[in-house]
Amino acid sequence: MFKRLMDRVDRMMGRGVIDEEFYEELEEAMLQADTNINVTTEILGELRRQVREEKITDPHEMKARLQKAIADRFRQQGPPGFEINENDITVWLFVGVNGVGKTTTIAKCANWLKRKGLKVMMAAGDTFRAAATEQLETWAERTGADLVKNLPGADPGAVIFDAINAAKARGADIVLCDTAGRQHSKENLMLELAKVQRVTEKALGRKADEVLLVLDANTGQNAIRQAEEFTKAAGVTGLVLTKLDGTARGGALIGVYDRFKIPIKLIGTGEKVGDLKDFKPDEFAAALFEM
Ligand SMILES: Nc1nc2c(ncn2[C@@H]2O[C@H](COP(=O)(O)OP(=O)(O)OP(=O)(O)O)[C@@H](O)[C@H]2O)c(=O)[nH]1
Repeated sequence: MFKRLMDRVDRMMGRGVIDEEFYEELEEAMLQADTNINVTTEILGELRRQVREEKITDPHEMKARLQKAIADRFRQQGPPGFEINENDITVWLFVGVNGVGKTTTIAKCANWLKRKGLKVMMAAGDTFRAAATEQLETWAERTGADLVKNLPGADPGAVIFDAINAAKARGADIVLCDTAGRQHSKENLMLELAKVQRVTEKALGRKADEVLLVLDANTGQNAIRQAEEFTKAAGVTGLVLTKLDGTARGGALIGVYDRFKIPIKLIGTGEKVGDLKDFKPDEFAAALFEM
């Protein structure tokens, strides 16, 4: 996604000097990749400082420095990985706006957790979109997960409550809960999410172990608004970034992490069940430059 940006940097490097024009071009290219203005300014400030202090004159140096500066912004604080309980069921809720890839991500996670030897249960908490339960059912069959569902229009909290109890009864290790896609600007839908949280807590005796906000990498700056509203309503504990295959706008994701410091847990790189990767800042920054 920064490939075009890099093409410009390459052209600038051809001029052989690091001057104001070089920084201006870099700034413009980063903004075009949807990088937040504050983040862009800070990264350029960091590059300027390095150039000054280390007396760098060769523009070819700047490519690796830029990549490192971006990777550094993603360097996560706190322990990496997921909350998976040894002695109790684990519950993950998946939330996000419509069509970001929640259901697909649940399938990918189920596949990955099954391979780790865990018994996986899916909760079809998207009772709003008619095809969502069927879609999840197909994925449950394909990945060998159990599924708890209800009729369209049923209360999503009730489905998740039932799924947690069924998981206890059947000795499942983990419950992956789908929720309907909702616009972060619709207050009533966001309140419903808070209710889902409360019901989960009631069934489990504690909060969900992870509330994973799924963000489509193509969303651009709107991803920041989504993160803000979902964090407020649902206490998001981690991010999953989807559709990183073939996007030109992923720069916004730097801004989301920078602002909220919510750990990025996983990335989705395609539509297939195996297209899920752990988030690694260096690899992620490198990949941004290749897309
Ligand atoms: N290229 C690509 N497509 C993806 C990825 N993840 C999901 N998709 C596609 O995105 C579309 C929407 O995915 P869903 O999983 O149905 O999204 P959702 O968030 O559950 O949708 P709603 O229930 O409508 O909110 C599907 O066509 C998926 O195949 C990804 O990492 N890369």
